[in-house]
Amino acid sequence: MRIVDIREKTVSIASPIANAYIDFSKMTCSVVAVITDVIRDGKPVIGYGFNSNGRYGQGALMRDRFLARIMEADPETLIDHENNNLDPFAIWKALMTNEKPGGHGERSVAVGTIDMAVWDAIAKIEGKALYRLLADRYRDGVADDKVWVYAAGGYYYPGKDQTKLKAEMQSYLDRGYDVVKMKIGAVPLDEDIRRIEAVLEVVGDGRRLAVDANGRFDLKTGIAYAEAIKKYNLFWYEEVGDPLDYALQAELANHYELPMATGENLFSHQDARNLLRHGGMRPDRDFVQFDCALSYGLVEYMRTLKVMEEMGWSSRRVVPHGGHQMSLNIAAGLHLGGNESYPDVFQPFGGFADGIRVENGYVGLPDIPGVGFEAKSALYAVMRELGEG
Ligand SMILES: O=C([O-])CC(=O)C(=O)O
Ligand SMILES: [Mg+2]
Repeated sequence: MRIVDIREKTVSIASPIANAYIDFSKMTCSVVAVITDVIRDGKPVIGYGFNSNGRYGQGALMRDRFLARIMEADPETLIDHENNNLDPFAIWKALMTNEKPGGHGERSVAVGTIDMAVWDAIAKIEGKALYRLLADRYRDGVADDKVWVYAAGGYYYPGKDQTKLKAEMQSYLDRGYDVVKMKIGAVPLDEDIRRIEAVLEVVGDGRRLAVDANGRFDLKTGIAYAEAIKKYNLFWYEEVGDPLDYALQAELANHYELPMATGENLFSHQDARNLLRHGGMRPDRDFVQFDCALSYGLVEYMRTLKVMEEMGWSSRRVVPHGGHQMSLNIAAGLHLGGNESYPDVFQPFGGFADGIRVENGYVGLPDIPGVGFEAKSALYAVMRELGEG
């Protein structure tokens, strides 16, 4: 059993949307295919991955060093003999050969994308949905059969007035979501307050609305927003300041008792641990949003979950960023609190299996081997062209 080829390509996920920090007019994404010599249903097993959104495609790093490390490794050292499968931990170790610690920049995205494709292949070789494999191996066989999801959107874009913002949010409720999320921080506070109040007219209750500042604010602005939004009792107040400014996050907690969320731009278990050590985050109410695709993949994610457990955090406080099927599998298989969803943006990468509806804020997973990409036809068309083309 061996990996015979790994292919990657960069695809566009550009759109005119903007958050408080970036616009997505030139956003790209890497797609990876890990081709094995294992035959299932008469065809070689191919695992697929992609790098979530918000960080650009990582083809250069993959071509420069990561792919060669797997292809040059002795295939025997990459096998999990106990399960007669590929060994994701050994593959991860091979990927990270001669990489210094710290500085978790773009390489964590390159590794996370390859790792996703490796797990997809492993689950296909085992003939199980990935979430079932994870539950069987790591949670005594107990998987969640549905996952809580919230609809993320509410971006800024040219010509988007409050009527359009409200219509967007109403359409999420119509599609079965219970909680929605909108962007804040790209316009002055009073204008954002009018946007928030417009959305509240649609969702009815602050507990059904989260807001995301995408790391835009300094402490003073973060506190000013905190004071202004308190009265709405929002679902959460997300990524207020720079992702690595743990002191800012900790000070904010002194001004905002309601739930906060952050962590989508922390890319390692060491950074996650620093957030929990120094960021003033409260395990009884706050949420963390680490995204496996951006942060060295599921092998590293398990280390992050272990760090959380050691620090008294339930895995149910994790609601990953990214709105992708890999995190959905991790959520169901390893008992996270939920997953983000982008019903409209970042297509075809955002969203879940075709034909599985969101009901009362929960979504199910397809029972097919792997991550489930084959059950999302627009996405699978892109992947298949790379893997089989
Ligand atoms: O706008 C983005 O970069 C995405 C984001 O923060 C989120 O989904 O929470
Ligand atoms: Mg965010």
